[in-house]
Amino acid sequence: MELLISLTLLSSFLFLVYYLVIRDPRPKGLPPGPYPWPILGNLLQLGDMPHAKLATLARTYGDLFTLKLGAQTVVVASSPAAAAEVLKTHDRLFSGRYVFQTFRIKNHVEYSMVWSECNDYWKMLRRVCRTQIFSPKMIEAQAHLREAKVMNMVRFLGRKEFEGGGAVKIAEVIFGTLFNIFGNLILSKDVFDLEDPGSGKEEMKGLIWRLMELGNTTNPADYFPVLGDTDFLGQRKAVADVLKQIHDIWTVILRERRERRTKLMQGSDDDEDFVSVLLDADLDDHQINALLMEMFGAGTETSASTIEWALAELIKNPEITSRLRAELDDVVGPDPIKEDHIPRLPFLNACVRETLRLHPPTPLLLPHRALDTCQLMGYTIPKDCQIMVNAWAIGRDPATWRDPLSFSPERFLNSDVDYKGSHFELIPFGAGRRICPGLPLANQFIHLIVASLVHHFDWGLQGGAHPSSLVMEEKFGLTLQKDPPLFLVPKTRHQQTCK
Ligand code: HEM
Repeated sequence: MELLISLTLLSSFLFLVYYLVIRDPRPKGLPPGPYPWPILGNLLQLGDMPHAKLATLARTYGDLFTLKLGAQTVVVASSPAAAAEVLKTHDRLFSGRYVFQTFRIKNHVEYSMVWSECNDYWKMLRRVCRTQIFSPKMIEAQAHLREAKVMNMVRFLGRKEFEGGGAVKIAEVIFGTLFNIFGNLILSKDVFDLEDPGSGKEEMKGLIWRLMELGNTTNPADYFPVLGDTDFLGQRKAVADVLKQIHDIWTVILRERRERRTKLMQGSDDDEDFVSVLLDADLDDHQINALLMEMFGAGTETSASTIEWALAELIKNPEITSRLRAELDDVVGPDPIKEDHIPRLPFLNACVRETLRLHPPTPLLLPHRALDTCQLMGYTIPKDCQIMVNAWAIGRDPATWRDPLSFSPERFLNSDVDYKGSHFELIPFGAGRRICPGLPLANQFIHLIVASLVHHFDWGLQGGAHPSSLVMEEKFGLTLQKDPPLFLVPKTRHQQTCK
């Protein structure tokens, strides 16, 4: 009897060793990749900068490789050719989304453009964005709103200097400015007070910020789906609470707008903002809420990070800043910059392209998902496999870019390579059907803010430190969590304009 028990225990132990340690848990036919540990897979290999670690792994395993993140199988594309296969050749098949567990909230995914599948509802939202909200006509019509908010920022910074206010926390100024740009584009009002960040106006900003923080926090259930429904760390509930608070604020605003329209008796108002367009498009409150909230969420953090990186690179490279200023002085003179100057500022555009090449704010884009089992570059990708495209690695690939780590905007001066989705060596906004819909808008205000910050101010580091000592920390591709934050000292160049 004892022998039988011992034999049973031994064979169970050997089976477990085989199952957890020896057996290769990856489905057959997938691209190669590092060997996964039992249970955790390759999770411990990723660290704080997964895109950088994945770039290193691509050097060993190639343009297309497989990882096991807990129970998740993930395929990573790391070259322009592999990205084109995923986002162009097989665009439809890889257009599914892997929805992070934290966001699997009832009535959220269904209304979300970011998280829903490319279904009829998603197509309708994309059409509204393309033909109305981000149409060339709307972008042009709202230019004066963006210019006015950027001038508020310039004057605020000018006053800081005249008042001897010293260093400013630049991320906060940029973020607040973007928030007010969005507030005015969306609902014709400021939602942040640069002079007084503690005033009541910052409620929406605080909620969106909190939402982004929660979204950037790892949820173990993404790797171990068995934990999925338990929400044992309360992350899903925390997001649901914030979403509800945002929803309540919008609901009041929308009710007021509908009432005003009824009073005007013409079913419309004369506002030129997104709310007006969406009410005209007959979207209901829930749909409008979800779309506006996603615009704030998807548009502010990404754009703020890009602007902050551009400024940091320019501070570190004074000769490039001088060249940019010469262009601005030549084309704009001492006046405020307008959006219609942008097409005449090729070096500014080269600086923006170079910033997005080195610092794409969503370095792995958003996670795609295979809708069906399919062939990709000779490998078999199983249905529901998660696909990541490493835009960060692609932007720094020495096979594509000469001296890839140096900030050299000149490389773009005689090049037609841009980030609009047809050059797969530069895809900070993605490409194909899920390309960022906000690109035309982001393009405008990123150019406008970077140009204004450089045109109107000389920047120094806090404590008079030498620019070469500036080290920007990066986490998940963003500067947002940077610690300590970047404090800069503005020095006005055109006194008249900054008053
Ligand atoms: C520097 C600025 C920005 C960058 C680099 C950026 C980048 C991206 C990327 C990489 C994606 C995912 C593409 C994919 O799934 O392959 C995305 C999606 C999205 N972005 Fe942006 N974005 C920026 C600004 C904006 C702005 C200003 C808005 C709106 C006002 C916006 C709204 C969205 C939305 C709604 C999606 C989801 C689209 C979908 O899944 O169909 N983004 N963005």
